[in-house]
Amino acid sequence: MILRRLLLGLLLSTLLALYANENWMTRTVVIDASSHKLGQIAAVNDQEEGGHSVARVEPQGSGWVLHCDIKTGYEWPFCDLQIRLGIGTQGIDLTQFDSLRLWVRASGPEPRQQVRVFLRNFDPAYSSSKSVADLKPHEVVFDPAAEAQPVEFRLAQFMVASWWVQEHPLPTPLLGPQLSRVTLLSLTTGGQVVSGEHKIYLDRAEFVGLWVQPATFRLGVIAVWVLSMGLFLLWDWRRSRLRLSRTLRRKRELQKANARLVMRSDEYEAKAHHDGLTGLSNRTGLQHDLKLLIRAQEELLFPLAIVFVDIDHFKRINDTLGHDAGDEVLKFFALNLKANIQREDLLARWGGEEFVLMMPQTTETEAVAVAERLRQHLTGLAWPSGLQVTSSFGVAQAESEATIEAAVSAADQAMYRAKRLGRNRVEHGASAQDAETT
Ligand SMILES: Nc1nc2c(ncn2[C@@H]2O[C@H](COP(=O)(O)OP(=O)(O)OP(=O)(O)O)[C@@H](O)[C@H]2O)c(=O)[nH]1
Repeated sequence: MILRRLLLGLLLSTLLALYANENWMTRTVVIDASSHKLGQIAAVNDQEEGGHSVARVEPQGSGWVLHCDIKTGYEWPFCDLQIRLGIGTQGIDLTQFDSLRLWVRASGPEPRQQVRVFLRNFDPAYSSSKSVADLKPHEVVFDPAAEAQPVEFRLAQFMVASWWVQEHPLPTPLLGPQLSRVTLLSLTTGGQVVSGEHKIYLDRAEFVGLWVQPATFRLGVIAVWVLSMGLFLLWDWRRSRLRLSRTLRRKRELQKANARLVMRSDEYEAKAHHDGLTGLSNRTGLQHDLKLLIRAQEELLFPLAIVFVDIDHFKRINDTLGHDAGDEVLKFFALNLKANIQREDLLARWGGEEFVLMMPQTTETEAVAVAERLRQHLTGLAWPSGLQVTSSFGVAQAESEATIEAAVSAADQAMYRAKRLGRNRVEHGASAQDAETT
C-alpha cells in the first residue's frame, strides 16, 4: 500500500518536474535602464569608417533611444546602439540561454524601417580587447513594425555575418556561431539605410533560458528513477531476508514446542498405560501391548496362556497393618512376579490385588505348571513385616484373537474357583459350576 503511494508520488513528481523544467525553471537576464547604467551604453556612428552620420543615445522610459542622422559619406552608413554585457572581455555565456526578447521600435524615412541586431562574441583567437570590429557578429535583421511586441528570436537564429567572415578569415573550427563570451548587444540601422533622421527605441531586452536544459533534466529524472528502483530492490531484498529469518525462527520455535508436546504426550501415555504403585502395565497398557503384539506377530502369539493371580485375604493385611503396609506387599508381590517370568510374557495389575499374566506360545497345561511354580515361590518368600502371603491362580488358554476375551473370563472364573476351593492353589479350565455361574 505504502509502496503504491510512493510510486504514485514519484510518478506525479516526475510529471510535475518535467513540466516545471520547461515552464517554470526559466532564468532571465534583463537589460534596461535600471540594470544598465548609461556608461554601459554607447552610440556609435560610421565616422571612423569615413562617414558623416551622427549618433547619440539618451534614456527614455525604461530604456533608451538612439537618435541617428544618416548622412552619405561611407559606403554602408550606419548608427549603432551598443550595450556592454558582462565584465570586460568575459561577457556573458549565452549558450545557457535559448532566446532573446526585444521591446523595440524604429522610425525613420524608410517605408520598412529595418533594424539589425548583433550579438558580438569575444575570442582571443580573433579578438583584441580594444576593437569592437574584432568581435564576431551574430546577426538577425527584422522590421519591428511588422512584429508583435516583444519580438522573440531563438539564439539559434543568429548567424555569423558573412561580411565579417570575409574580413576576418578564420580556421574551420571557429567558423560557426559562438556565443560563449558575448560582450556586446547592438541594435543597428538597416543594411541599406537612406539618409535622414532615424530612431531606434529599445525599452527592454531579455535573454531567456532554462536553468537546466531539458536533455540534462531528463537524464536527472532517469537517474532518480534508477536510484529509486535500486533502493526499492535493496529494501525488498532486505525485507525478504528478514521475513525468511523470522519464518525460520518461528519454525524452529514451533519444532521445539512440538518436541516438548510429543515428550509430554509420551509421558502422559506412559502414565495412562502404567500402574503408579507397582510400575507394571495397567489394564489399558496390557490391552495396548497385546494389540501391538497381535499386529506385529499374531502367528507367534498363540496359543496364548492367560493367568489370573489374586493375593489371598489381602484386606486383612490392610486392616491389621494399614494401607501403607498393604502397598508394600503389593509392590513386593509385583516385583517377585516380574522377576520370575520370561521377558516376552506380559504382566499387568488388573486392579486392586489382582494381576494378569499372559504368556505367548504357551498352552494351558504349560501355564498351569508355571503358575504352580510361581505360587510356590511367592508363598516361600520372606514377606515384609513377617507376613505369610499366599495367592490363588486361575489359568486358561486363547487360540486366537477372537477367543482372548473368553479366555480372560475363563481364567478369572478359574481364579475365583481357586478362592472357593480354599485359596493358595492353581485352577484351570471351566467347571460345571463356572458354566452355571456364567
Ligand atoms: N493397600 C492397598 N490396598 C488395596 C489396593 N487396591 C485394593 N486394595 C484393597 O484390597 C482389598 C481387597 O479385598 P477383597 O476384595 O475383599 O479381597 P481379599 O481380602 O484379598 O480376599 P480374597 O481375595 O477373597 O482372598 C480391599 O480392602 C481394597 O481396599 C491398593 O492399591 N493398596
